[in-house]
Amino acid sequence: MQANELKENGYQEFLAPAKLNLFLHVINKRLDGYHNIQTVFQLIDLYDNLFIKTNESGLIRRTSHHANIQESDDLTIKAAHLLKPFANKQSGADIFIKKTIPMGGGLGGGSSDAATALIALNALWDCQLTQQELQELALKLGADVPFFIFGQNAWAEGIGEKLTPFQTKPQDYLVIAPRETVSTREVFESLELTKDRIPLKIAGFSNELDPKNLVNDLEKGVLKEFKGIALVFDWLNQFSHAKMTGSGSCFFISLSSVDEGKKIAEKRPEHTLGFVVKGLNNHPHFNLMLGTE
Ligand SMILES: C[C@@](CO)(OP(=O)(O)O)[C@H](O)COP(=O)(O)OP(=O)(O)OC[C@H]1O[C@@H](n2ccc(N)nc2=O)[C@H](O)[C@@H]1O
Ligand SMILES: Nc1ncnc2c1ncn2[C@@H]1O[C@H](COP(=O)(O)OP(=O)(O)O)[C@@H](O)[C@H]1O
Repeated sequence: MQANELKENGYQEFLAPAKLNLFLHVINKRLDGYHNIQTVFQLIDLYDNLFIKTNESGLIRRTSHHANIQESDDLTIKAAHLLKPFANKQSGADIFIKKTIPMGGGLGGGSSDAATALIALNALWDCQLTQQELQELALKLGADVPFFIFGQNAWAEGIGEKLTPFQTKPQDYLVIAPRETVSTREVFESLELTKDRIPLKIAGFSNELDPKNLVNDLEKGVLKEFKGIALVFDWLNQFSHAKMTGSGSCFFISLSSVDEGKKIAEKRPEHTLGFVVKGLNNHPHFNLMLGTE
């Protein structure tokens, strides 16, 4: 179904933006198997679209079809079920997802879809959870989800849930998505940590936000393990300092202009996707989440 058709049928549209990790340091492994990290999350204007229509049936349904994600595994549907106990018993919703953000790319698409579902349904079902309460709920869905509820570019610690606002400079990026994707869990599992990394201090860090000085500790392992992905990295790296986002497999470079990005994207390797994007300051539904929209 097209957007107008969905809207004519009573659906409301919400946006789920992607993110980049401008750098990512893995500090150490925790006893629960997760890793403490330090990262800067940057929101970008690449979106999935969520269309939501509430009803009084008490049922939560996904009305779009996605061959590679079962309805019950969809983070958006899981988010709705997690919020349901805070709504009236008869509160239900039909959710149609238009995916644009490549899956398993380190762009946080699934996490962002889940966060947008929480933000939207909190308002539509009148659950009245605060931002802090939504962030706590979001963490049950994944380490990345609280950031999208936080809704501002952030310095993140812990497993990514300890968030401090972090001002980044306005910047355009070219994001390249290889056809091959990687599993976040497998990338972390294959990490060979010999000793703990010394944590950075947020104070004074912004001066170092030069791509040349920034690393993603997960990048080396992915490039070593996946030759096809490494070829895409090498291609992008010839234009500027290419960096992997999250656990991959997408890479990005900073651009000096949108035109430059478009020209490079036109030459991209076969079977890859290219997106020229802008950094955002805030989540598009930041005000809705704060209850002021
Ligand atoms: C690596 C990051 C960086 O932004 O991004 P993505 O590449 O996934 O977007 C995130 O921390 C990912 O967040 P998210 O995708 O929500 O991960 P989760 O579903 O919670 O975790 C999947 C698996 O990755 C591992 N994991 C994840 C996060 C973390 N800090 N340490 C880990 O060891 C765990 O094995 C976990 O079972
Ligand atoms: N709505 C959704 N969109 C994307 N992926 C989802 C969704 N629901 C569940 N998933 C699962 O989450 C995994 C990670 O997705 P995603 O967040 O897009 O990538 P990443 O964590 O690498 O940034 C996917 O491979 C998929 O199995």
